[in-house]
Amino acid sequence: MPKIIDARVIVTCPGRNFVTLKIVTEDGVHGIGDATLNGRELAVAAYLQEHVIPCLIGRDAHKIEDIWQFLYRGAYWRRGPVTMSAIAAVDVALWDIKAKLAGLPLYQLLGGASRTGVMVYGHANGQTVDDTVAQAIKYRAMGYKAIRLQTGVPGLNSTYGVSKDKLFYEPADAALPTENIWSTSRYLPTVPELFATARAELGWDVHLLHDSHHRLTPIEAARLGKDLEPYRPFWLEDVTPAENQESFRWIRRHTTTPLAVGEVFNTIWDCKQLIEEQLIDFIRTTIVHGGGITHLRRIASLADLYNVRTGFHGATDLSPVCMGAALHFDLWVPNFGIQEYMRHTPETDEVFPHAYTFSDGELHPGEAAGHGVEIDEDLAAKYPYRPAQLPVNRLEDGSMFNW
Ligand SMILES: O=C(O)C(=O)C[C@H](O)[C@H](O)CO
Ligand SMILES: [Mg+2]
Repeated sequence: MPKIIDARVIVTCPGRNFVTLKIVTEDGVHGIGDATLNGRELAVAAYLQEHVIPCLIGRDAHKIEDIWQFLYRGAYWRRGPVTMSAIAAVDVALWDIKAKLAGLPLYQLLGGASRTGVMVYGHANGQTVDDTVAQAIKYRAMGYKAIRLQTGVPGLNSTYGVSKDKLFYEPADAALPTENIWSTSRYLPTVPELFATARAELGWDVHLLHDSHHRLTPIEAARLGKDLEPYRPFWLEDVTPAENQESFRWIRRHTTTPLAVGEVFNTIWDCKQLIEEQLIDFIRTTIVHGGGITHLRRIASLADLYNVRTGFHGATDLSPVCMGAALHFDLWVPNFGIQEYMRHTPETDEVFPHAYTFSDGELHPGEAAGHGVEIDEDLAAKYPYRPAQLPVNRLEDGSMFNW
């Protein structure tokens, strides 16, 4: 058996923080998994270091399911982003090892390729509607078939999804949370205007997406969904905080705009009601925050029964290791929808050399054995951890709100 003899946590900050788990077997094969939880990185690092790694040493790296169950059931305190990100890191590292030992790209172990490439969406954003649409035109020229549109809201100091740089957006910008101001009444009219202008300029041969980032009430979400219907969005994401999943019954009754939810979910239990009641169209929970490939397979299979497709989260805080694993999953999963793709900085790409490639609006995981992503530990050591937290929102009267 490929016995696990070493496991270590690598924390690095090549432009942003990443937590990576490396597992090494007796015969010298290693695998890596992403354990990054944006703004709470060291909690997962400590969970792995103190509580998980000691349980791994001496185990058979081939027993992925048994180790998953051991860590999930064995913690007694189930679920939650810290626990599930730690389990995901172990799971992905073990799948990486298994595929390397088999000499196959990981997607072959999952069942083989179901498609030739993975359609991704890029991120066009700007302070104004015209800036955003100008960016979208550039994305189209780069070959993207799907583009998320986010625009600044007049009167607000900062808006979710609007970056200083255009290819990536990094909200965890300070050691203590930056305070932003939010106003739903200022925001709501901007999105239909954005989509109307985008359709007029870009035409209909491109998918357009938008993220409301958990900020609306169900009835506001229903209104936005209806207002966007004439522009046929691919999806409207995270319209309300999804803790109360019954909210989506209200939204569904009012609009045919497709809905995507789940980037902050961690287990199948978070997804269950939304999927079984067919309240959403796309499930966004991805590998690192959803317990790894082993658990995501269960979520995707449940979703398939109800015509819900995958649409994995892929912002920059999901490391290239998560992206690599997600792309193998995407290439295989029968009910694939789309994959989010926000480019990492060149520093990050250097620390994490990877086999995946972009061409013509699609990513492909590559044919390297394993998931095809490595970590250059010497280079990683040159970028020490920097405290960085996500922002918070207040309403204009000072009340705390959702970010
Ligand atoms: O990419 C998205 O859809 C997001 O909502 C990005 C999140 O704000 C980000 O990953 C938080 O860490
Ligand atoms: Mg989102």
